Amino acid sequence: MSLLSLHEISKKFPQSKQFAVKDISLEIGEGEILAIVGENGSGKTTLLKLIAGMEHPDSGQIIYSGQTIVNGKTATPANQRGVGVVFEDYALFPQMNILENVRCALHQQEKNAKQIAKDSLALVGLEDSFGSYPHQLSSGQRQRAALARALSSRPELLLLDDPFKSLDTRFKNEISEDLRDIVKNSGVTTIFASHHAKDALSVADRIAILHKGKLQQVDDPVNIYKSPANAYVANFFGKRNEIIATPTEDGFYSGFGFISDPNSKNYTEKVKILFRSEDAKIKKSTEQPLSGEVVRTLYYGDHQIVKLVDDEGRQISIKAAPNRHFVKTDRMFFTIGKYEIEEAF
Ligand SMILES: Nc1ncnc2c1ncn2[C@@H]1O[C@H](COP(=O)(O)OP(=O)(O)OP(=O)(O)O)[C@@H](O)[C@H]1O
Repeated sequence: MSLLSLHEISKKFPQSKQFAVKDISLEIGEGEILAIVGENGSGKTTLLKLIAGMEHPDSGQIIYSGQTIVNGKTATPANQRGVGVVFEDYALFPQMNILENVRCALHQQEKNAKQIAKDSLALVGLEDSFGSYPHQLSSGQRQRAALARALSSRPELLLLDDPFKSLDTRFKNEISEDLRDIVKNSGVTTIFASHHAKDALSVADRIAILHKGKLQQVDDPVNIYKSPANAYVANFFGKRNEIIATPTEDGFYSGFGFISDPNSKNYTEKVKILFRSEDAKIKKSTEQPLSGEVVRTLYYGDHQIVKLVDDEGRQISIKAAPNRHFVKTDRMFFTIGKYEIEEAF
């Protein structure tokens, strides 16, 4: 069942010419983790603020827990929505230790407030740091403390704005795994915004891609990655290789060789063959129709990227196992497993 439904939500700030978000319709199920992903300025924070009640839309409806909380310009105040929010700066009080920080988020009359605060901190793995002050914690720990504070009041819905933003890569990987466990263990429906596409893939149940305030695709991580709805979504997860090719009766001719494909009949003009580096496979046999000259290899520990050029110097990248040795100027043979065809011009 949907906990939250957005219907054609639009918002334009008075000083701005463009809509920050435009015609957004979304459903979020109970217990679900939804990632809102997009570049800087794509409208992620605005969307979270509209859900939280910190901004008001120009038009559209929001239904939350069966109640219409926004209907055009009529809206339930933020403090009556029961939504927990963690925005980028974490907003922990510097003069309070983290137990006090979490406790003060609870209602004064709340029985067992101290125990609830301790349990929330234990949930995020900070049971040994009750007495620490925010400045004594790493940014990842501060982020967890802010998460504990938001979870302590047991919101039905938790909104996290870019929870990975100020974390270095090593820590980010750790936190993104933890974040999924923490919110799933708490059972709280969660929406988080991120401009890191790959973090969203491992944390979210579903991903909503925003571009210039408009939703491009909402789907589970596998479908978003494997079946992107458009070129913007596809390139958001890493730029794809692009081979320009000429259609014939039974395939496409390119600078890297012939790609046999009966779909070529549907094209009359040059096309782009688009594929990810991991969708090409290196082959030993010289009978493979596709090949290029090795110009560079980049080593990443668990894999390498081999850069190949055709006779005219156009470059593509192919993912390879980390233990293989490639020699510059060698000819490398490959096949492409999965690709998309687009008209080139
Ligand atoms: N208070 C405001 N007044 C005017 N324009 C605003 C305001 N807040 C956001 N905007 C504009 O709305 C658009 C969306 O901004 P928003 O902060 O929602 O994007 P974002 O995806 O969260 O970006 P980032 O990743 O940089 O945080 C931007 O063009 C931004 O300049």
